[in-house]
Amino acid sequence: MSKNVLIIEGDGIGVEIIAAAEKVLKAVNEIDNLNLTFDTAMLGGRAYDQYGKPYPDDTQTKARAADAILFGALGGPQWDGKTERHLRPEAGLLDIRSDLGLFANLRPAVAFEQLVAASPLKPELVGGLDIMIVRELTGGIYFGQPRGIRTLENGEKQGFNTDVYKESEIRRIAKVAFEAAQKRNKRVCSVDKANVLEVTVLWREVMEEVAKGYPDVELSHMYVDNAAMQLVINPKQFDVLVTGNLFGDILSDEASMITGSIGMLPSASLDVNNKGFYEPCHGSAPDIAGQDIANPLATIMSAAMLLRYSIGAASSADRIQAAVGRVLDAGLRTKDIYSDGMTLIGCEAMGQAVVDALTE
Ligand SMILES: NC(=O)c1ccc[n+]([C@@H]2O[C@H](COP(=O)([O-])OP(=O)(O)OC[C@H]3O[C@@H](n4cnc5c(N)ncnc54)[C@H](O)[C@@H]3O)[C@@H](O)[C@H]2O)c1
Ligand SMILES: CC(C)[C@H](C(=O)O)[C@@H](O)C(=O)O
Ligand SMILES: [Mg+2]
Repeated sequence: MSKNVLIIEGDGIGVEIIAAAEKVLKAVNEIDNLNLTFDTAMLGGRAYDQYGKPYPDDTQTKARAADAILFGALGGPQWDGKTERHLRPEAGLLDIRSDLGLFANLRPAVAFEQLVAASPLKPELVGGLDIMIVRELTGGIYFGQPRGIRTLENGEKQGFNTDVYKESEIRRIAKVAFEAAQKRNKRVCSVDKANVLEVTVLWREVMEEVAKGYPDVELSHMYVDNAAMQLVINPKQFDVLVTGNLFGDILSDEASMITGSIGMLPSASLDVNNKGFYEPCHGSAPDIAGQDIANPLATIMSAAMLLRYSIGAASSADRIQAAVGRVLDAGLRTKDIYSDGMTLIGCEAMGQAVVDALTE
């Protein structure tokens, strides 16, 4: 039976990086006879301009029906502050994550040996780095109620959000982390702020409880401020790092730079049945949009994750990963990962180079 992939560009560089990744995915579909069918939809700022909301009904219908979704990025200064909060491009992304129940966000930070020189950290700290960040994606302070901006009795305004996690939400993300660790180096580090925030006191308790079901996996805990520092001084100490929505957002951007560029970090957001939404961890990069200089590799590797997790085509995913490796071996680099002696190419050429390397 054929499986359907919904492709969504979004805004800014989303258009360019999706064009490159779509080419790669369609080429692999042909080469490996995957029998995938494709459709397109809109999400974010341009979707708002066209349909009056960032997660249009048409997109919702298609997204619910699809087996997997490949997404670029959204947002941009033209929509900042001009629309109500729930109509901003970013709200579209939060809505689709929540609507599809995409609670498990996997963000692998893997350093390619060829790019060790592009990292701001010393090569010995980066070489061989392979961390899996497991970020809870549909709860926490991103979605907690009440939230808003209110006016106090003295006329002063006050902004407020609520950080909430139920035991069941913590338990299911914990299981994802422990199961990921079982297939890796069998270590989970849970990141919280249990010295200050009650919501993470419960987080820690539930992590301990779930750990009992995985005696082969070692659980440790770390406060988020320390984790931010440890990622810089000794990133290779981590195997699987599990954390809540906000801390995961921040730590994954930090981890991406350790690998050389935010343009190298893919992600998978999964529901309970492994239906998935696949996107790079970075944003729409308005500062470089339309210039054909964005790095499409995070999106291309997100397409590989799509094949692995939602289509069950692990060897096709490996084919894409190997092609990315060969392109880097050949010295081809977009601007963000460029170093002396390498060949500078644009986004489109990088996509084509990966396509060409698929069958080498
Ligand atoms: N998942 C998403 O769609 C997503 C994620 C983060 C931010 N955003 C949105 O994107 C917009 C811009 O946000 P920002 O500037 O804080 O973050 P950003 O990730 O878009 O950009 C941060 C920096 O990284 C660079 N960068 C990002 N991706 C790159 C790539 N593939 N190749 C080369 N360089 C790249 C950008 O040029 C910029 O200098 C905002 O509207 C924000 O809300 C969207
Ligand atoms: C754009 C924004 C809503 C989003 C988030 O905060 O989750 C982004 O930063 C991400 O990491 O995917
Ligand atoms: Mg982010």
